[in-house]
Amino acid sequence: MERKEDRGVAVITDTWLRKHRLIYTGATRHPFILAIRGGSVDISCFKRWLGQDYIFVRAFVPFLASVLLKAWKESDDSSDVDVILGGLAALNDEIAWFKKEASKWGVALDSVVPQKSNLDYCRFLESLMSSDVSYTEAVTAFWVIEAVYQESFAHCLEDGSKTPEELKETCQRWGNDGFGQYCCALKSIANRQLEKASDDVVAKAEAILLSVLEYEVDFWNMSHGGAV
Ligand SMILES: Cc1ncc(CO)c(N)n1
Repeated sequence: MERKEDRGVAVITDTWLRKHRLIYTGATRHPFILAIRGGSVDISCFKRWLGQDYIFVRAFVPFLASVLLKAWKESDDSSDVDVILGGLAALNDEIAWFKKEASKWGVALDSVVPQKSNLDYCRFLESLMSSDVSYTEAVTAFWVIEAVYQESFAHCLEDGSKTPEELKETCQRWGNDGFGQYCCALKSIANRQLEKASDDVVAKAEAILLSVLEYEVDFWNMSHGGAV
């Protein structure tokens, strides 16, 4: 298929990423990720992130289910449902993986207390589950949420990275090529929806993208401990 870029037509999501490059880089090249990549990460930070992310991922399940429902109702392309269903299936594996990884590091998932940034982010996800939020807005959020992790962890696996051996599996989880292709599929869905959306919906989706990036930065910040 001919790509929009090849015809010199601007793709909305690419325009946004250029426009908001600073905050995007803040989310995908956070000091926590750079510390993993550089091999200097403090394992207690990693464990803190692991416990908090498990809580987030559990809240991500109903969010994804709401996106699936919206795709089924609002999308003209039935393959969207297949892509999102694949994401839900992967989340099922991911939850099992968190339990295994947590036991490996001695993190008791049941007693992890969600920190404020996590609760705020989960509440934001919940607000996006409302039926007042269009499929276009919800799928834009979904794409950005996944893309930040994909870009962050793929960076830890690039040539020249010094990621500790025991953290490579975590980085592979989101940094592998299959996950990269899945993010590309989500991005094209978002673009296709945005192309035909009203200016009002496009503006709301851009605001959602910015909010997601801010929540992601705050989420990585929790790994330092400090602010609760
Ligand atoms: C905070 C956060 N953002 C994105 C993802 C990707 O699924 C995740 N697991 N956690």
